[in-house]
Amino acid sequence: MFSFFRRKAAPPTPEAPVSTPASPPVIAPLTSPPVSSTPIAAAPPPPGSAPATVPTATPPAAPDDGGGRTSWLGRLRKGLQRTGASIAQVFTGTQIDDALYEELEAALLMADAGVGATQHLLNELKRRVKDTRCSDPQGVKTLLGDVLAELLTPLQGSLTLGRHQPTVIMIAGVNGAGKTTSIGKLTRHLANLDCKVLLAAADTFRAAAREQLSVWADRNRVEIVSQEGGDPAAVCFDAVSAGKARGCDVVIADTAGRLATQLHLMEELRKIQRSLGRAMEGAPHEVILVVDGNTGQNALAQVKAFDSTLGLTGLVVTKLDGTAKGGVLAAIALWVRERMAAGKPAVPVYFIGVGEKLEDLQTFDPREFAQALLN
Ligand SMILES: Nc1nc2c(ncn2[C@@H]2O[C@H](COP(=O)(O)OP(=O)(O)OP(=O)(O)O)[C@@H](O)[C@H]2O)c(=O)[nH]1
Repeated sequence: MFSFFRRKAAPPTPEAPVSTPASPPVIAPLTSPPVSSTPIAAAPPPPGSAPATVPTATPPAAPDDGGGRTSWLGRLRKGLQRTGASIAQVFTGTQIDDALYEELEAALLMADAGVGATQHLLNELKRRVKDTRCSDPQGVKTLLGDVLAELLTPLQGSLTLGRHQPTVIMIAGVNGAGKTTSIGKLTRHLANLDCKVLLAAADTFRAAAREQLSVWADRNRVEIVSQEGGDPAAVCFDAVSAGKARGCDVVIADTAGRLATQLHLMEELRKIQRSLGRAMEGAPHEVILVVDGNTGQNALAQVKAFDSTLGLTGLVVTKLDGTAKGGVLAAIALWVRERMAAGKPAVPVYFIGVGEKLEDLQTFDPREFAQALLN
């Protein structure tokens, strides 16, 4: 069993943790080791071992790993700095009054948090300010960091591999969200860890999309099932059948970008999903939506629409290094909270993208993100 998780204690070296027979091996955080480092052995889980648990509590901020972690966090901070600056401005006065809360409300709305999450944050913050008898605006900012991290906590979750052979992952999203790039980065890390990966190029119409995925497959020396023209569902069926026959650990299907309003293309996604299930019972085991963090509240609309069509199991939020305001994660977190309250499963953010380089795909940590957002 493999599980992507955030390192909680400073390891002595940047190398991947070595598993013991009593505990399942874990895939190293994506910051390290570097591409050329020795992969850990991907031993099978011991018989009868419990599945890896998804962390639910907010872990302490991860330690620096010798520069890599600091540098991507720096990129995240830089990407979110406009939001950080406008929120910081709210706390420069000396009074905690209605004007402060009104300014904060405006700053959160400007940051794409949306009305619901903004109200949730303000109500919770006011309650804490009262409970703690906080009298200093900087103290209120610290409390806001706590409240925000707590709101974001349901978005934390690990992508667990190894329960199925292969684990079948279906990737969806609108055009240009960063699907293929994220698959490429993920594939490299999996390949480095000796996982046998097979890619399915389910965008059968756009030659450039197939080529882009082929480049990633070549670079990572993993197999790819690709077909010009033809039916993407058939490509996916073949890929999973091949993945089973060849003993692959993971099959990742890269689907063509589409808008949720293109109903025939959404129906095509459903067909791909069914075809994966026909090739292997229970597949796809993960249905991951890749969303561009720059799309603001539209990202939440995408999450809802793709979820209602496919039933999402996780998210990747990309481009948080750019002009993203970041608050949309609060809006998505509120939506996840509400669905969990209704008895539905969480939809965690497995990874966030903070750049185009390999190490720029990172696991999501609510507290780190809250700190980066508030700078
Ligand atoms: N800055 C930045 N750029 C990214 C990130 N992720 C992806 N990109 C870039 O976004 C662009 C689109 O990425 P793709 O991976 O081609 O997106 P896609 O969703 O596969 O696109 P379609 O196949 O057209 O639907 C590329 O130029 C990527 O390099 C990120 O986290 N940060």
